[in-house]
Amino acid sequence: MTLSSAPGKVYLFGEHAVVYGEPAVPCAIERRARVRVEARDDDHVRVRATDLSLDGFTVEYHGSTDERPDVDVDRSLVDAAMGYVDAAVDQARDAADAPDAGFDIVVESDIPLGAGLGSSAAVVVAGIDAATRELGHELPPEEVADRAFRAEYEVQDGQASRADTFCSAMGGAVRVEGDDCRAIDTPALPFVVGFDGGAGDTGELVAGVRRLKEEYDFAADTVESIGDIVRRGEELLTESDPSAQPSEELLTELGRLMDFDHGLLEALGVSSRSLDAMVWAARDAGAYGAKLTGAGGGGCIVALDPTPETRTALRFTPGCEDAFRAELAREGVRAEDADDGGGEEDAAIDGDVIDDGDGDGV
Ligand SMILES: Nc1ncnc2c1ncn2[C@@H]1O[C@H](COP(=O)(O)OP(=O)(O)OP(=O)(O)O)[C@@H](O)[C@H]1O
Ligand SMILES: C[C@@](O)(CCO)CC(=O)[O-]
Ligand SMILES: [Mg+2]
Repeated sequence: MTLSSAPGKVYLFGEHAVVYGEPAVPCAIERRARVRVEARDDDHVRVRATDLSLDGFTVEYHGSTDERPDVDVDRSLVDAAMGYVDAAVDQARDAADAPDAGFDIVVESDIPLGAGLGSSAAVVVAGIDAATRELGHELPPEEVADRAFRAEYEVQDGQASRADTFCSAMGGAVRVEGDDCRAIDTPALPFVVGFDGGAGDTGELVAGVRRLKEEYDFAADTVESIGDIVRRGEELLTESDPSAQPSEELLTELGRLMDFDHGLLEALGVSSRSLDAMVWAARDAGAYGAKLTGAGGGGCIVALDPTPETRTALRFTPGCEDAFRAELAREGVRAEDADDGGGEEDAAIDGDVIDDGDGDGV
């Protein structure tokens, strides 16, 4: 049995524009998805996703997910999650040259779903890492990142950049521009996250920006301006000392760029009333800057504030369900001790399997 974990992320800046080749700087945060994998002696795949909905779900299928089992929970939620897990399984089978490998899989995560913190990338990255290790193959994190990107790209119908998956696999702060992905050294930035309890659909939101960009030159210019913000931000980060506390000037200037970025994302139609309310609450509380993070539509904002003020203000903001400090996760995907809590998970795996009873698992 193998267990891997991978972190979620916030975007310092550059989401959406990164899909069209502009640079972006996501930063991994200490909120992780954990995927536990055990090889089976047949080619079935059984998935238990404990955090997908309040009750989680368990399904079993055979070979591929072309035929769907009948499961009594929100169907689109299950289909989407099966899509990510299935794509990760396919990548692991391909990497290990084991097309018929079967697995029992348990997914657990502290990353809220669809909220801009990269839960999909973390699940896919941890899933590929755990499943390949279970098949006796150790992939370098760069290859896990590349395969996880291919998985997300497929599931999101081509609406994905390499940013989330590279950041989750490598950890720390990264810079992604098209296929050019690299780690960057930054000081530990004082991120505060506000979460409205909601979610946005990444694929749909990206498609919406694409339509605007195709229809209006000024929307295309807006996307380019986001790229300019990132280039400016990168200069500041490169000039700063990564081992020192971030200076007042650095935080002030990064915050200003984050505010600008949020305004442009808002113009591209990917913010929401509750995201805007949290952004303003953070600014009013004295944060250096605040913006939505990830695909938007609902979910999370990220603010820069070393004091407790922003977090406290967010907690009293109508529409904000949770607010927390997000530490930079220096480590990306990593192997965890598979025995850690294994007894409980084994019991879960042996629990309520959903099968249609015709013996082929679908
Ligand atoms: N713990 C989990 N268990 C099973 N599936 C999950 C889990 N976490 C995420 N997923 C899958 O990922 C989907 C969310 O991905 P999506 O890309 O829309 O949002 P995100 O990655 O959280 O945010 P963003 O891409 O904006 O950073 C979920 O609907 C589900 O299909
Ligand atoms: C909106 C987007 O830029 C970030 C989602 O976290 C999409 C992507 O880069 O894949
Ligand atoms: Mg995602």
